Amino acid sequence: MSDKAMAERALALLDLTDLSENADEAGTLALCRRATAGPVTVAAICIWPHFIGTARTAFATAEVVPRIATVVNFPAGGTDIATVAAETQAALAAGADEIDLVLPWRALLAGDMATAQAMVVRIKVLCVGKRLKVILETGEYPDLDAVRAASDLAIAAGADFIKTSTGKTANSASPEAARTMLDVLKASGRPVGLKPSGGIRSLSDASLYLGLADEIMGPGWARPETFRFGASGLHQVLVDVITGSAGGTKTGGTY
Ligand SMILES: O=C[C@H](O)COP(=O)(O)O
Repeated sequence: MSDKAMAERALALLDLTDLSENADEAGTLALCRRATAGPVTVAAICIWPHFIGTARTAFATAEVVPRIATVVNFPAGGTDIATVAAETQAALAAGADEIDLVLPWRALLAGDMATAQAMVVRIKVLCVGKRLKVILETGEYPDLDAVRAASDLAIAAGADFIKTSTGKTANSASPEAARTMLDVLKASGRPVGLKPSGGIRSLSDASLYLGLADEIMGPGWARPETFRFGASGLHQVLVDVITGSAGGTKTGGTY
């Protein structure tokens, strides 16, 4: 596949993200413009809950409307299920299409499976007709067995997607974690998607993760319903490759 074709493929699978501390209304409006103005409309934008209304208004006249994703229990991944449920209800009422929930991963790693499971189950119940992505924060896990266990738990509790990272910790997405998550979701036999996120900034990165998805799940599996990139810095890189404003390297390593 050419760099241009790969960039077009990745752009259609992008959750164009602004979860920065200095995000504001003007920045959200600019993000919405970028989401729809490029050569390919992105799959979704991913923003703080308090900007959902701004984005909904900005997309009111768009021909192709990207989904609006937002985050709850973000980025810390606390254990207060009632608070996270209230956050989720407010986000859905404001017009969110997709909820990216941070799993209480510290509690889980400490052995508290019940809280992690109960939180996903509780939020899933609220997401009627909406997509629930569960952020595992895999870069903070001691090993791939822990990634496997958290993936299993999230899928069994009702996740529509499992997502690697918040982008707020020292280590984010890795091909090793993504491979493990793909193995788990394939074995589950359920229609669950994968969202590598955090630190994905180049065409080479995107190509590597899509190559893993193609290898494990089969070519054609990775569609916006089953695969997303969560990234704040990838959009312009991909647009530049498509429009010929910049080059990009095509392939990644083998993992
Ligand atoms: O969910 C996506 C991440 O927050 C984005 O992380 P990033 O800023 O490293 O691309």
